[in-house]
Amino acid sequence: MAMRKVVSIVGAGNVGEHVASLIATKGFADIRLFDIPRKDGDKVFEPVKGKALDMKQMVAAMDVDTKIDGFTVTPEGEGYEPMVDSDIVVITAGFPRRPGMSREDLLEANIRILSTIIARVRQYAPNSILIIVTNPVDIMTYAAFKLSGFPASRVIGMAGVLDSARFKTFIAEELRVSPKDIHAYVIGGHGDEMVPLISISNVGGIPLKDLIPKDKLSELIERTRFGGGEIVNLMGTSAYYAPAAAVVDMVEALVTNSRRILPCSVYLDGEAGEYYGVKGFCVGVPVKLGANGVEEIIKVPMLEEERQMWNRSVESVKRSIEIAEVMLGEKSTSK
Ligand SMILES: NC(=O)C1=CN([C@@H]2O[C@H](COP(=O)(O)OP(=O)(O)OC[C@H]3O[C@@H](n4cnc5c(N)ncnc54)[C@H](O)[C@@H]3O)[C@@H](O)[C@H]2O)C=CC1
Ligand SMILES: O=C([O-])CC(=O)C(=O)O
Repeated sequence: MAMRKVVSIVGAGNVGEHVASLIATKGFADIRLFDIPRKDGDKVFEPVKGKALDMKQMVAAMDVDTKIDGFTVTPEGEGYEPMVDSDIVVITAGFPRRPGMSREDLLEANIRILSTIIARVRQYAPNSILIIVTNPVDIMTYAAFKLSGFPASRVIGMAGVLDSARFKTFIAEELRVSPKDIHAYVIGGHGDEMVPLISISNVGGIPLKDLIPKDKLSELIERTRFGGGEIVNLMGTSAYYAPAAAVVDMVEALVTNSRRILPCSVYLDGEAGEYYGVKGFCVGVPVKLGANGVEEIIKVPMLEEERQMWNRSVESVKRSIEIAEVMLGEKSTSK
């Protein structure tokens, strides 16, 4: 009998706890949550244990059989033993941005947190598939790929599913149709230069460009590109309902071996890298997700203007990768 898959989630903050809660209610895998303690004066709280217990009672109330456990870890990397043999590890640990910040502003603080966690993943779940959420996500995915030594097919960044969902939301509102009937892909880096692929986006099979006038479409693209920032400005911290749902889409595709085509940030090199003009770093492209992770990188056709947008997006990711390289170099020389 096949064992139930185990999904470990490191970082049970806004995104992590919603990923856990969605998987728990869907019931397709068991969950182990990891987070650090919270100090309040002399008192030390263990929110991760409380959240897991609360979710356990939630699934009991819903008659769903999902096993959920929470574990307190230290920032230095102690307490990760229960991660052992996890099939998938989702990393959402780290700082979210506040109004006025860019995702790149989080790089230095979050790469430190990530490197400790990756060392533990290597130790306890060396055969797992990693899903990276922590921002700046393309750079963190690249860092996770480098630090883990995992094959590129097992290190996947979440962004494109979220960005595409945002684009679909705005199109659905504009055309007053169900988002279910919209196919819209957003690829490139998870930043202001991301690339909505208008030429292959459609609503009920009808090309998007035939349904929405150019000016309006440009407005929707702009709103998608700054979709994360719009929410940061409203909430004072970043989004989590849609990001969590996007992660769960990816996890479900892996667990059920569904071979869905989803835009994800992956390491590009070789033939696919040549097609996309990327040599040795991570950017969002459509991929086929199955039981073994990334089973295929899809070479999506682009119009000339989309290719130009793509090149700009890639350049901006590349600049941050160069900064991260220095930090990663420092990490390996200070080991
Ligand atoms: N890729 C994407 O599209 C998205 C990325 N994000 C990113 O995800 C990350 C998490 O966002 P939120 O959940 O909103 O933040 P949050 O602050 O609510 O949660 C982060 C959690 O990480 C934990 N943490 C911090 N250091 C840790 C360590 N050393 N070990 C284990 N846990 C640790 C914190 O205690 C906290 O519970 C941020 O970097 C954010 O920018 C958020 C939304 C979308
Ligand atoms: O905006 C942020 O910082 C979080 C994120 O990546 C998003 O919601 O797109």
